[in-house]
Amino acid sequence: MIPLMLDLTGRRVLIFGGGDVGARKAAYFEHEAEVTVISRSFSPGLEGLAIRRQEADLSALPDEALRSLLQGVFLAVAATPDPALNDRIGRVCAGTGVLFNNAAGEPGDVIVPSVVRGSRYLVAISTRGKSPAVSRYLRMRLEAEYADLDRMIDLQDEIRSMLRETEPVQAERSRILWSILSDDEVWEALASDYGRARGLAIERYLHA
Ligand SMILES: C[C@@]1(CC(=O)O)c2cc3[nH]c(cc4nc(cc5[nH]c(cc(n2)[C@H]1CCC(=O)O)[C@@](C)(CC(=O)O)[C@@H]5CCC(=O)O)C(CC(=O)O)=C4CCC(=O)O)c(CCC(=O)O)c3CC(=O)O
Ligand SMILES: NC(=O)C1=CN([C@@H]2O[C@H](COP(=O)(O)OP(=O)(O)OC[C@H]3O[C@@H](n4cnc5c(N)ncnc54)[C@H](O)[C@@H]3O)[C@@H](O)[C@H]2O)C=CC1
Repeated sequence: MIPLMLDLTGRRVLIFGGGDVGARKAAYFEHEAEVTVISRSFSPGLEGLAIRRQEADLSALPDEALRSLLQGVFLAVAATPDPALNDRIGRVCAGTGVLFNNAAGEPGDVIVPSVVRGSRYLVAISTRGKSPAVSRYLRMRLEAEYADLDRMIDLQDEIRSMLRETEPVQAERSRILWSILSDDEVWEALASDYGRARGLAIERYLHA
C-alpha cells in the first residue's frame, strides 16, 4: 500500500452501516466530503454531523441496486457487522471502480489511518490493518511528544527565508536548519514563547 493525502472536497463518500464504527468514519470524512450514511439504524454518534442519511436494509438489495447507489461515489466504506455483506459491497465497488474501505471483512483498497494533525502538518499512521490499537497508541505518543510542531514549522519557515537572503551555500543553510531542529533549548522555548525561541535560534546559528 502507498500513502496519499487526498483532497476530498466535493467528492461523495458513501458509508454502509450507521453504527459506532460507521459514525467514526463519517466524522472522519465529513470535514471535506459529501457523506451519505445508508443503514437500517443510526448511532447517536451521527448526530450533529453534516451528513445525509438513507434508511435501507442492505441484505435485501441485489448487486444491481448497490451499483446504482454507488453511481458518482468516489469512496465507499462498509461498516456493517456482517463481513459477507461488507465483502459483497467491496466486490461491487471493485467492479465499478469505486475506492473501497472495509471496516470488517476482506481488506479493501483503502485503509483509514490514525491522523496526527496540526495547522501546518499531517501525519497518517497505519499498521496495514494488523493493529489499529498500535496506530492509535503511536498517534497519542506523537501528539504528546510534538505538541509544539506547528511552531517549529513556523520557525523553520522564517529562518529558511532569512537564510535564502544571507547564506549562499545550500549545504550550510541545511546544516543550520538541522542544528535548530536538534536544539532542545529551542524546543523548550517554543513551548511557551515563540519570540524567545526565534531569538535563541538567530543568536546561536545565524550570528555565529
Ligand atoms: C483495517 C482497518 C480498516 C479501516 O477501518 O480502515 C481497521 C479494522 C479493524 N479495527 C478493529 C478494531 C478497532 N479499531 C480501533 C480504532 C481505529 N481503527 C482504525 C483503523 C482501522 N481499523 C484500519 C487499520 C488501521 C491500521 O492499519 O492500523 C483507526 C486507526 C481509524 C478509524 O477508524 O478512525 C482507529 C484509531 C483512530 C485513533 O484513535 O487514532 C479500535 C479502538 C482502539 O484501539 O481503542 C478497535 C478495538 C481494538 C482492536 O481490536 O484493535 C476491528 C475489529 C476487530 C474485532 O472485531 O475484534 C477491525 C476489523 C478487523 O481487524 O478485521
Ligand atoms: N474498522 C474499524 O475501525 C473497526 C471495525 N469494527 C468492526 O466493524 C463492524 C461494525 O461495528 P459497529 O459499528 O460497532 O457495529 P454496530 O452493531 O454498532 O453497528 C452496525 C450498523 O450496521 C447497520 N446494519 C447492520 N446490518 C445491516 C443491513 N443488513 N442493512 C443495513 N444496515 C445494517 C446497523 O443498523 C447498525 O447501524 C463490526 O464488525 C466490528 O467488529 C470494530 C471496531 C473498529
